[in-house]
Amino acid sequence: MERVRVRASATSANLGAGFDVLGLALDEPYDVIEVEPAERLEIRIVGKGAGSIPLDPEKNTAGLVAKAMGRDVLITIHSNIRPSGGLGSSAAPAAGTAFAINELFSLGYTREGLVPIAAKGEVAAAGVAHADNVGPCIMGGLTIVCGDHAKSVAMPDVSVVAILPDIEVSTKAARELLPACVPLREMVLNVGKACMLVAGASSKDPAMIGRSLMGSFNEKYRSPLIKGYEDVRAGALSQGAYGVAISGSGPTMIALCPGERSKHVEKAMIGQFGKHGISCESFITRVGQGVQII
Ligand SMILES: Nc1ncnc2c1ncn2[C@@H]1O[C@H](COP(=O)(O)OP(=O)(O)OP(=O)(O)O)[C@@H](O)[C@H]1O
Ligand SMILES: N[C@@H](CCO)C(=O)O
Repeated sequence: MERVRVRASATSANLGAGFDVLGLALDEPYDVIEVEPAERLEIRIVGKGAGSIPLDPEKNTAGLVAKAMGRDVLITIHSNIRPSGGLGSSAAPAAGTAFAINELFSLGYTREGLVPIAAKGEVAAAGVAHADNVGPCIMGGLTIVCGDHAKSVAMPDVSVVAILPDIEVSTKAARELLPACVPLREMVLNVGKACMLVAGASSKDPAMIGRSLMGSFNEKYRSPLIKGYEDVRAGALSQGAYGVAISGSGPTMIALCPGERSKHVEKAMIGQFGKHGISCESFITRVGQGVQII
């Protein structure tokens, strides 16, 4: 095989209480990653991140993955996911590269086996090898990561409304905001919410998923970074959203809702950010299937 070309989509990590454990694959937007054998490891970027994402393989999530897999390749990233938005822009090239190298060199990894390898790339972006973006990017659906294991659960058919406010939040800074220890009572509540969320997906109960998205410790510490957070969340709920969460480390907020309510939810959320003087980009998508060869 001379070259492998894959589609690696945006993802929404945490889903509230599932900090560093749960993540959701989105159908769009997605990066296209091309990988071909080369004399030395090299990265090229075109699109949204060109100019701002480092090309040095040691500082690029895709470069660290290729190094971890011991392959000299040319990686071309067609970047379509807003960097530092909370939509897994750093994970998609890492996941896409792991998947493509596995195909190109017939290495025989399963999708689950590729998750911890792709997670090594996240060190370049977040300083730690968290897998809650690369997991869903590779596996699709709602993904649970725990140690070196990753499992995917099919989601009910919900619309995902993503609102990207014009606010800067880096994953590194948002991680530093979190306390090293949480009180037992808070821990119990968070474990309960994360479990209920997975149970809601397994039993195809979007209302249970939505309730479980809200009220996590992650939301408590990070929502102050997002001006207008509570009003935006209330706006979405008033228009029929099942629930709202900070996507990854933010500042994007996602709402899950029935398809027919998605335009109303989007409008309400943008309107509430507007009242706080904040402009936004937005999109509506569905749950994604995981990285694919194209
Ligand atoms: N291949 C890459 N693609 C995108 N960003 C990268 C890549 N390699 C390194 N980075 C760096 O990662 C940072 C963006 O990652 P960060 O984790 O902060 O945001 P995100 O992935 O968009 O959001 P989140 O992880 O919260 O979903 C930027 O500083 C960017 O330069
Ligand atoms: N779980 C990570 C996701 C970052 O995309 C965090 O919230 O820091």
